[in-house]
Amino acid sequence: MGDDEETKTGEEENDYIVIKEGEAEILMHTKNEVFYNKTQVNNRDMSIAVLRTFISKRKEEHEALLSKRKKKVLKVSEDNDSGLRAPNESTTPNGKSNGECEEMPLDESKGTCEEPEKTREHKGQGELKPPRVLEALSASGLRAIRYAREIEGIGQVVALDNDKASVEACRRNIKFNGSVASEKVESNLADARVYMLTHPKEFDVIDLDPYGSPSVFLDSAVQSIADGGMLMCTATDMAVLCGGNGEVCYSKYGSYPLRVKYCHEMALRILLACVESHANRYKRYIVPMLSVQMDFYVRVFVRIYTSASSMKNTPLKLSYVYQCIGCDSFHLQPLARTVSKDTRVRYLPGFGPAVPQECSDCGKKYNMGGPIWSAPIHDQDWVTSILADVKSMKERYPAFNRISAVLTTISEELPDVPLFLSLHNLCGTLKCTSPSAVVFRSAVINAGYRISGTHVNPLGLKSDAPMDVIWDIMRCWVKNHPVKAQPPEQAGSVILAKEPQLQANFARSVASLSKAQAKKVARFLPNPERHWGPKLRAARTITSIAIRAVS
Ligand SMILES: C[S@@+](CC[C@H](N)C(=O)[O-])C[C@H]1O[C@@H](n2cnc3c(N)ncnc32)[C@H](O)[C@@H]1O
Ligand SMILES: [Zn+2]
Repeated sequence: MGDDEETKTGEEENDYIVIKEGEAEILMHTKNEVFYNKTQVNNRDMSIAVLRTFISKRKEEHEALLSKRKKKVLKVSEDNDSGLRAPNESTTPNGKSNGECEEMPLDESKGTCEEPEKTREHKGQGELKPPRVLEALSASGLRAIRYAREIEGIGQVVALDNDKASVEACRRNIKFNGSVASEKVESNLADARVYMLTHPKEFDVIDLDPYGSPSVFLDSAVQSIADGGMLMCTATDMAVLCGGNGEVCYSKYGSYPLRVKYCHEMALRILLACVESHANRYKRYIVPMLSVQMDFYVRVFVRIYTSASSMKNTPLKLSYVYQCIGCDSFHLQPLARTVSKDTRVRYLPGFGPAVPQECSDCGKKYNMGGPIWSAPIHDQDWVTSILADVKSMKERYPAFNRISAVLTTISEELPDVPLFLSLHNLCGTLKCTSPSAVVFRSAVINAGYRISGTHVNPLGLKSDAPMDVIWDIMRCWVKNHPVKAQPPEQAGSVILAKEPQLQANFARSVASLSKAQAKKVARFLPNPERHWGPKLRAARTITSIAIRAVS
């Protein structure tokens, strides 16, 4: 926790303390009228790291686009010179032939190709303006001020709050942080939803960091982001997203959660599916860059593009989840599939059901959850860049140890395997002793499948091995490590009553250690202090009941 410190101010020293995080210093009233949670330093540091990568990638994309355009112009003039262009041939303002629709990564593609729109960035001038950021729920302004002071190449940062005391505090803090903050950060008293709706496609980055669920802000946020822009969105209502109240989750996010070991990854995927569904209403779609579960919340970083044709792929990226109620088996069923004929692709409903009425491993029924986002949740190229950037300026991240550990684990996750198994749970079902993670990983690799950890759970294992292979490996393990007889109707007894089809090989495989483990790099760190969790809304009295509710 590096340089995080608190000191009293000179003038009104009985009323305020100064809180320092990164390069920002904020004045916090001793009555705590405005929301501030020290724990969120991880969240703010991770966001700064992602924003730095966003700025450099956006620049690279812009340069690539310019050189592509230059080549195109050269080609057109060559064609014109040689008289190749037909006299009636027409092009749309973005240079595409009529009817052709291309996804564009930058402001260039604002509006669908069906509805070309004027852009904030003047088309054709080749100038890339610094990204404009909206911190829609800003409280003290700490985050907005950190963005402005710490991120090179950032543009204007607009900080909103609908609470008067927060806006006053934010303005005070902007002044307190000197000229860069005063030039770059602007604070407005506004309802974020109204503001975003009335500023369509204006921001290159929108940060949503609400109390609890972001669901009410998503519809306006996806409309206020420029094409190729990024939405950074936190959800702290983990009890809802993890299945404590399935019906509440459905009403907020449009998906059913499941109360299982992988519920935190499922929470990330429910949030992504929800953002996508809001984006789709406006012919837009998301591309996840990084999705993290840290501390007591999930946070997703997604880019947003407009393309009616690409949007057709959305149902291919969503799946229902069938989770057996007796054992650890789960199966995914995509909402749709495609069939290719000649050069045409047809979109059809997914085949189903993906599972029989009763679990083929233990005979019990399934619960059905979702739909969840089942496509990749990170862009591994971005993850590598973010991690490299973080390591190159270690001293500028107060939460360096934590965020680099999370990013390292994410960089090793199997990108195409949604959800994960828990070795502890598999052994719990069979009532057997547990093989070590290395031994289990080796057996999966020796059977010809891939396996990795997950940043969400130190004991979680992602694998593309089908459930029957996983159970066969466990059956072989139990043959060498026998268990006491259990009642025959129990899931574990039903599973063990079957002979394995596969002879598991537990010989240690070279690839069984993750790179981080092999290099002894920390992947999961304990909380730095007690009560490292969510904070109540500002100015609320903390009672023992409230403490129980948040812990
Ligand atoms: C969790 S705090 C934000 C913390 C801040 N982003 C940080 O990093 O310290 C949520 C803030 O959202 C504000 N808020 C809630 N609903 C809002 C709305 N509809 N429009 C604008 N602000 C809102 C609250 O007043 C509160 O200050
Ligand atoms: Zn089962």
